[in-house]
Amino acid sequence: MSFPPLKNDLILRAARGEETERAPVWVMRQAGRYLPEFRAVRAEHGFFEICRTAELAKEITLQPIRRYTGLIDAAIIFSDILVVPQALGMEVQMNPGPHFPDPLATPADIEKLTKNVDVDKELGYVYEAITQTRHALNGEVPLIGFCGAPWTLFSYMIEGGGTKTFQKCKSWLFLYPEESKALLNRIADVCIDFLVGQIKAGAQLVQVFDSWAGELAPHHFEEFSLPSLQRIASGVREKLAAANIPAVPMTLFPKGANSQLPSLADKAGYDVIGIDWCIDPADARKAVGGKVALQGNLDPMLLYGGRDAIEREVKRMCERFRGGKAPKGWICNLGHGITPGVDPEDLRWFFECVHKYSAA
Ligand SMILES: Cc1c2[nH]c(c1CCC(=O)O)Cc1[nH]c(c(CCC(=O)O)c1C)Cc1[nH]c(c(CCC(=O)O)c1C)Cc1[nH]c(c(C)c1CCC(=O)O)C2
Repeated sequence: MSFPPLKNDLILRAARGEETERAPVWVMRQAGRYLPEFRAVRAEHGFFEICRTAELAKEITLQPIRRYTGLIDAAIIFSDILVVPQALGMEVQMNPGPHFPDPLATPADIEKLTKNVDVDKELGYVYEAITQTRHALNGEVPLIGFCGAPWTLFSYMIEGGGTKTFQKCKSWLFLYPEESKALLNRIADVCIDFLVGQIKAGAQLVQVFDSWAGELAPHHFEEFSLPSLQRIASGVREKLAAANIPAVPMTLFPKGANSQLPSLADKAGYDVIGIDWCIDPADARKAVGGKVALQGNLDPMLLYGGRDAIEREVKRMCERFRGGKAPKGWICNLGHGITPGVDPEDLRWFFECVHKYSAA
């Protein structure tokens, strides 16, 4: 597939660990409910309807790029991590949070999942949205593809939605460890094909969201989440190599798993690791020892703290990531997704401060 030439490759260079003239910046959930233009489209269409309609997904993906032209360094395709459980045959509703009417109760329910999922057929609509968006971006900024991590998806498939205690999905890990690992690997295999398909369709970087990584004790993360994350990283690289397709940078966002950073940098197999705000950037740097690039990590709630607080904290974050040098191997972002009540002009101010304080 051929696309317009890329005019801004800051994020790709930072992902490879290179020095950049300033830090590239984007924010998780940048196309979402804090934008009035998103809410306008959403008022007319269902959530998964938008995901499945390439034209709408493309429009929403482009909304923050248009609004923040010149300030934002990547687009992320509008979709959701829960399209993978759908591809496995599960019903998912969004009302307003995710709801699975028929979650997996016991390992016997695994039988209900689709065997040998034809990922390209089930999720081809995401590829179509990516290809259309990549053309429409006209090379302004790179396009990010993504999927959920197996552990995070496993939790939704078993809990049937969000949870505070993770009681059901953790019970599975401890009562049925072997069945749990088999299911995690099965989810990983769908993720591998899905990410490869997104890259073939035009994604220039891919991110794996392990939003609930920090809910596991470190040794349980190592036992249950890490193997499926490694499987995805190596599986994607192998399939791309076999198809003669150049590799793209891979980011892992293991939210809350800050104590795992040394081990993740050593052996997870990703180019970039996303960190939340609960670790100081300089400590994160030390923990990964230059083996991977970092992404993050402003507390998303600072966007409610007013311009002075945003400026002060962005300046501090930049100093802590840079350590007196030019920015190197750092993609600036929030430490988790932006939330619906943020004033879009305060996000603009965040971008402006990043440009100012991260410049070499
Ligand atoms: C856990 C998770 C989900 N989805 C996602 C995660 C991992 C990241 C994270 O931890 O925040 C990832 C996601 N969800 C969405 C994107 C699109 C791209 C982007 O702008 O980043 C991405 C990357 C759109 C969305 N996904 C959802 C919305 C809002 C739904 C709506 O329009 O009604 C959007 C814009 C719905 C969704 N989808 C999910 C939840 C819990 C919710 C409801 C609550 C919420 O909004 O945070 C599952």
